[in-house]
Amino acid sequence: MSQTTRLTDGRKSFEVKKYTFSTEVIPRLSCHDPECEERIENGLPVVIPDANLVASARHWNLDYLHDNIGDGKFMTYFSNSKKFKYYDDKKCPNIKSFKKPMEQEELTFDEFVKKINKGKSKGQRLYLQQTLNETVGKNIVSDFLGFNWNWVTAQQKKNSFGPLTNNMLLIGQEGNITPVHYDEQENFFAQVYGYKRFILFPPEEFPNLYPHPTYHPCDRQSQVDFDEPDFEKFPKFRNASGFETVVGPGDVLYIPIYWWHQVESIPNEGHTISVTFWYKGRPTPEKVTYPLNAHQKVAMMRNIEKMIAQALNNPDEVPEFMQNMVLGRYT
Ligand SMILES: O=C(O)C(=O)C[C@H](CCCc1ccccc1)C(=O)O
Ligand SMILES: [Zn+2]
Repeated sequence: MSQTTRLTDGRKSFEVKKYTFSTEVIPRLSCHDPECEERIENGLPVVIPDANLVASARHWNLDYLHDNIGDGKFMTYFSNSKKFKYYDDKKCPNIKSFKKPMEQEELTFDEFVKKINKGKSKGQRLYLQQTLNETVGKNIVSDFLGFNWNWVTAQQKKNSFGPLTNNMLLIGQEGNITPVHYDEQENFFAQVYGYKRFILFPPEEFPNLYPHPTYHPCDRQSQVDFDEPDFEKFPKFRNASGFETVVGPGDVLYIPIYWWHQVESIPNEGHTISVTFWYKGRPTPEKVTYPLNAHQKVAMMRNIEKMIAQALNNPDEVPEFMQNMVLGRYT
């Protein structure tokens, strides 16, 4: 294994791969600690070990879910590498040369569990990622209703988050990696079973992480491969500097909107089960205050890119147009 570094979830410590960038540890604060509230209010990440957000799912494991989740279908991604780089199917026509980084298929939970065991032999990795819906069995419904909705809804209200959009069930194999990307939603990420490493970067790091264009299937994902960074193509990646932590069973990680994150199911620590609580962002304030903050600038860049792609009515013309507009002129 290449150079490693040690990380702890507050209870256990883990040997994880060391990347080229520096990181600081994300604070781990009780939900009763005023500083915890302050960080959420200020859009700063924090690990909360005692929110009991998914305590009613403390007994979830593959067997219990297999026996209780019902015969609904679950979107499952297949990858021949450890990386599960998300892509938007609807944007594939925009980039003719785009090769899908993974396959997807809807499986029953029984098929998923059977493939996990078989997959190991064929070297293929699986990642179940499915919004929890009404097709799940009654025991899972009661576990879901037992989530600490009082706490998370109070957070939603006091921080003026928008509506809850969905709760996604995530079941990954040890070593699976979701490469670094940002989402346009606030997220209380609840770890149910197993251990996940999170590497986060604030929206200010946009220039160092070189996201794909907005019309690209991998919109919101970085073009930089953390395992083999191309410093010629992405020179500012040398300046990247982030935050990291490990979340274990019962931990909640607040991932602020527009914050970049890479997620790794820690190798050799078994499969992982997580539930996301995604909320739309705060409403845009009527009175804009200056200077604009980093995520407002990201939102602006996205809107401008979308407008230019739409106005040219041809994604292939956008790179040259953007280069002609900027290169050598805004140095
Ligand atoms: O909770 C989050 O935001 C994560 O990124 C968690 C991540 C899986 C998310 C899959 C995904 C990636 C991009 C768009 C929609 C869905 C993991 O835990 O591996
Ligand atoms: Zn995400």
